[in-house]
Amino acid sequence: MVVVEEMQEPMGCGERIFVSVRLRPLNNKEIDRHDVCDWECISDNTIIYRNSLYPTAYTYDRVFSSDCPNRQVYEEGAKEIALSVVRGINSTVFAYGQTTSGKTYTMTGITEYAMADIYDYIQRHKERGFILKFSAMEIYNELARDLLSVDGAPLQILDDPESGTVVDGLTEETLRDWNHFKELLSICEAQRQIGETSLNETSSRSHQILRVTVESSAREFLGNDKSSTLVASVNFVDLAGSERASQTSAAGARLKEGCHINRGLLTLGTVIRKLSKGRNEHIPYRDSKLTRILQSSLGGNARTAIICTMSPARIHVEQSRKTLLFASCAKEVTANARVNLVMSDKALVKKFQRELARLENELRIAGTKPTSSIFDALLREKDLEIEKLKKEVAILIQQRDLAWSVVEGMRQAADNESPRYEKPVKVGSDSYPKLRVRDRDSLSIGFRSHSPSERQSFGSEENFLQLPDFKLTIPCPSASSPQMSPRIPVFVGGTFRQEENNYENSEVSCKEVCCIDSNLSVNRYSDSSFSECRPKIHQYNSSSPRESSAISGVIEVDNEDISKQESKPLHLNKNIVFAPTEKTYLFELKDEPCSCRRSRFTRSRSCKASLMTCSQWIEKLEANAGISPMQNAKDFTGTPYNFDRKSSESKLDPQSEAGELIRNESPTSSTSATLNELNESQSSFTSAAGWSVPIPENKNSTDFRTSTGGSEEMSCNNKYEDQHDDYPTMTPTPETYRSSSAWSSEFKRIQGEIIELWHACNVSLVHRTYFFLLFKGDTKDFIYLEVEHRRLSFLKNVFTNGKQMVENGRVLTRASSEKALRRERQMLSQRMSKRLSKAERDNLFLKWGIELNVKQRRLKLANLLWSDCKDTERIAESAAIVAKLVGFENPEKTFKEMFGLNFTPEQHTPMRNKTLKRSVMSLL
Ligand SMILES: Nc1ncnc2c1ncn2[C@@H]1O[C@H](COP(=O)(O)OP(=O)(O)OP(=O)(O)O)[C@@H](O)[C@H]1O
Repeated sequence: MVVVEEMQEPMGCGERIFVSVRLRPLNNKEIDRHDVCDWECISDNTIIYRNSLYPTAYTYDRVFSSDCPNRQVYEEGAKEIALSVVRGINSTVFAYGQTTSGKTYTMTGITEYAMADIYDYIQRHKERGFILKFSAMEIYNELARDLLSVDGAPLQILDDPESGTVVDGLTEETLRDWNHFKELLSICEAQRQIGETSLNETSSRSHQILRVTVESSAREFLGNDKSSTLVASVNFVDLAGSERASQTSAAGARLKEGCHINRGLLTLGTVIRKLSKGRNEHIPYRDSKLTRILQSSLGGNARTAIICTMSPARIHVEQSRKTLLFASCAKEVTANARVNLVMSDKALVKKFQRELARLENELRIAGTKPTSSIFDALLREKDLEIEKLKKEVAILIQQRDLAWSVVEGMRQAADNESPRYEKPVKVGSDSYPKLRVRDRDSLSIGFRSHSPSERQSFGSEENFLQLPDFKLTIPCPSASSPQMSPRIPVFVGGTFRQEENNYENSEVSCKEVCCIDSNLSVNRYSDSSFSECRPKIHQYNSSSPRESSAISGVIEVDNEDISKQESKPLHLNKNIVFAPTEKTYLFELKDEPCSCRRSRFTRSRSCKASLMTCSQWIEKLEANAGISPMQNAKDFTGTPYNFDRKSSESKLDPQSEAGELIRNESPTSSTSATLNELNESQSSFTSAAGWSVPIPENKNSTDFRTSTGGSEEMSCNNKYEDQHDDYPTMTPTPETYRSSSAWSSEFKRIQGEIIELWHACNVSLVHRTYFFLLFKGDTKDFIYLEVEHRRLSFLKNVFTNGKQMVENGRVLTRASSEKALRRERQMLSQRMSKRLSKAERDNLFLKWGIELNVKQRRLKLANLLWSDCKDTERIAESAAIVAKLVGFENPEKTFKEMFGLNFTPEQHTPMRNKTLKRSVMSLL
């Protein structure tokens, strides 16, 4: 147990020592000698000395006349102080005075009354548990002795940092009851050094200190770690006589005693005197054992009461005056009493831990707190940065608005110039697909057809689709369904309007369509038949291009509703344009034979291979370009089409699970028949961009994304080409070409010319990269290629004629474009060290024929990027490297409408924001 000074007792704060004076009556001897009393207690506080010309008055806290009994002295001069002990406050009551003045008489009475009151207090406070301990010592000849021990060995007085002065080895008896206390008092009386002097036959020759320690705890917490205990001691001190040795006719042993007694009392007087002055000077507590032991009672944390006893006899007047002088000094001494709270070890550890944490925190704050000047500088720097960013944002917004207006103008021009293109069929504002997240594992798209009255309100009846209500479910993998892996990527981009669930778009976008796990599907759809149609769903021609998105992947059609329509002829466009209030969705339902599965889906490799996220595609590009990983470069053409080709192959592979699925399932099932019927009834669709794009009627045809790739992919799709002979013959639009392979060749030709024009016009490498990665040969890309080609041709003409062009308020000349391109290459070279690891850089240097010990390797590599217009592999690698350097890693999520309207190289300032959208915006 450790004593902790917990709080200051309000009443003890700066409390002075309570000093009272007690005048004893004349004893028999004095009466016999006809001694007279020259002292008179004129009030409770004042005593006067009459036997002089000028009576002297002495005032104290309390003055007790000779007829005051011990009870009154105790009640009025010591009780309050003594009983502080039960509230956890140390206290001391001691008597000071010359021999025979009545010290022992007074202290005996006070001790007993105090102890009686303590016991009474305990009786009245049953809610607390009390323990009383008693110890007694005397200081005789400057040695401390245990009055409860018979061996008489001197005790060591030690200084304890927590408890103060400690008398080592002092016997401490736990008081059992009052009688036990009285017993112990008797022992002490018997043990105390008493000698006969001329003044007192039983003169106390030592300073006696009786100590009662009171420990108390609330009973409800007794034995609990959280308990705290009040612990305090009250000292009852009976000092030896303060007389001179000569007065007691001391000689021999008594003289020696008197010297030691006087030494202790002299030090006590000095200590009291110094304390009374209140100066911050050295207090000689250690000069005597008495003052050492009583240190806490003298100006320390204890409440103290001093009763100065005096003899009334005239012959003792000098000593009486000295006693009163001592009392006068003592009453000036102040003490700072505190409640002593003792905590259990665990509670104490917690307290110290809290304190330690607080101090550590203070240290940390002190260590990290910047000086005000540094702080201000940082603030200024941040303010400047904010201002700069605000300006950048304003510029970007301006450029974006300009780009929108240009795009809109081009759209309108395209519509006006191409009357053969049909507008998207509007189905109605409330018929757009209901996209919702069914649960954590799937997206669901529902569709409700219009009533005749609704259709009438939109115009011609034949423009409307005869589509039964249906819903599409896109299962998505989630952490809760690991069995859904392997992950099948899907192009889920942009922003979906969600009707019920307020999922963040980003969350939806992150979902990937995957192959359907049999168990999961059975659990979810056990009562339904399903058809795996593998449609591709595209949303485009959004009224707000920012909300454009595309979904592609394996989509389950819950054919329950469709089955209900079997009796009716269904006229479902292969491509259905929904025109909701905010968006238009185009659904391309693929014409593959729909294999009906009654209740189970199996994992399909074809599904796995059919789609590849753009990030994977970029990774593949990077792999081919030697960025990372470095393998599998040989079968990669630099475009994503080869992956689609794989998917096509896989879909037809009879060894694949999907092939097996197709073989095993009945082609005559109602679902399959219904969907085939739906698909065969359509021959063309209207794209959202206003371009009429024919759809092959062959059931096995794939969408353009998968059928208009590179040469390898073209050969893969040769088997379909003969069936596409119903394409209109037109130039230069993709419809001109009777087969996808023909359009693919034309696309390659136009792309090649654009690349050469980029080179000739010093077009930004970032612009080239974006364009190259975004426009890969889809028929819908034609307009962008056309615009790009025309603008580049115009620009080249401007440069060739030595003229200049003003774009976005900037003068663009050949020289300025060359300069800008040089800057851009420098920027890219600088980015190599940030965006590429050393291994990746070294790999690229070697691959591009740059020695590793050559200086300015990065700039050399940057200068080689997009420098060869003929080498398709180098072009693809250049695009991959630039994409990596500028953080353009997801071209499928970029909005093509926003692109390609400005290829001024200066626009490609380093991009702070990595988001694709901003990257593209910076190009505009
Ligand atoms: N107020 C009092 N009323 C009656 N008798 C008293 C009073 N004070 C002291 N006496 C008596 O005076 C005598 C001496 O008292 P006491 O022994 O207490 O003196 P003391 O100061 O302790 O002396 P010493 O220092 O020599 O021990 C005792 O017989 C005691 O009974």
